[in-house]
Amino acid sequence: MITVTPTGSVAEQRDLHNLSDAETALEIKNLNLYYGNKQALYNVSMKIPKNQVTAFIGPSGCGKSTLLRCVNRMNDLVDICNIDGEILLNGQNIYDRKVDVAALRREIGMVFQRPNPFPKSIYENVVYGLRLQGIKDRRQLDEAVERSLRGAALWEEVKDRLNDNAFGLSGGQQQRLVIARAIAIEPKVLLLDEPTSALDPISTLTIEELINDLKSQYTVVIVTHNMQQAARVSDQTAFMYMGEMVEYSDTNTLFTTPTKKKTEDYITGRYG
Ligand SMILES: Nc1ncnc2c1ncn2[C@@H]1O[C@H](COP(=O)(O)OP(=O)(O)OP(=O)(O)O)[C@@H](O)[C@H]1O
Repeated sequence: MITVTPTGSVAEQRDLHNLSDAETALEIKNLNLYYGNKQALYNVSMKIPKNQVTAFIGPSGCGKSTLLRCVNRMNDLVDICNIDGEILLNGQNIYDRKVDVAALRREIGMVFQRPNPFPKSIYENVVYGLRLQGIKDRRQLDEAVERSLRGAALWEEVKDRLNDNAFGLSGGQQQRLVIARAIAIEPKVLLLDEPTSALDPISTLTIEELINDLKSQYTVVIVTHNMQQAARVSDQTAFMYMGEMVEYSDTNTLFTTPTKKKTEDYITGRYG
């Protein structure tokens, strides 16, 4: 079906839309989203490959964060938000009535723009989700703490002060702690919403290296307003404009030979 969008273009089949089920972590199908009367996403369809980093880029207000928040149903918390379309995880629509949203969020973890550790020790931050699952065995928790902090490239810096309050860490360390907290419960997908925008350049570099390491175990989806960051960390990039997914292709192609004028205008800095 052809849907008229604000920018007048029509979704087209791309190779990334033809991934096999085995290669696909998530499939977004004909997703429309409304905040009250205002439509914020227009007929978005895409397949997000497993164990790769996919970036959403585009000018402020184009719907990047809205789309990301659809993937773990964070928009359910917004009363005026209505969605039609599907998002398939392992072939199952996450918007199906019988889906347990808490269980879904264990499979799809999320990290936000500002580091948001809990006012607890480093250790308790990491095991938070495991304790919610009722895990009490100390050895199991200790192992999860080490595994997760190593996975988030933070272990060496904090292994001797696991009982210190998380607020004593730097902003960049706090963000890696939040990533450790997210991976402690072994999700399949990690959603990162502008994870470095509150961080200094050195911490940003550390997180970018970490993102590259994380994809061996997780499917990573990142929203960034920073095109250089998208070019550095992602395998494929989706360019959004006014709620529409204008172009989605492997990152190198999108930045070097975009097929749409709007993408080209954006990546060459003509707007946004
Ligand atoms: N909770 C909400 N209620 C009403 N409108 C919203 C809400 N959240 C987002 N919007 C609107 O939806 C549109 C898309 O917003 P969104 O935050 O997804 O964009 P974005 O591309 O992530 O922008 P930015 O880069 O500035 O964060 C905007 O017009 C925004 O004003």
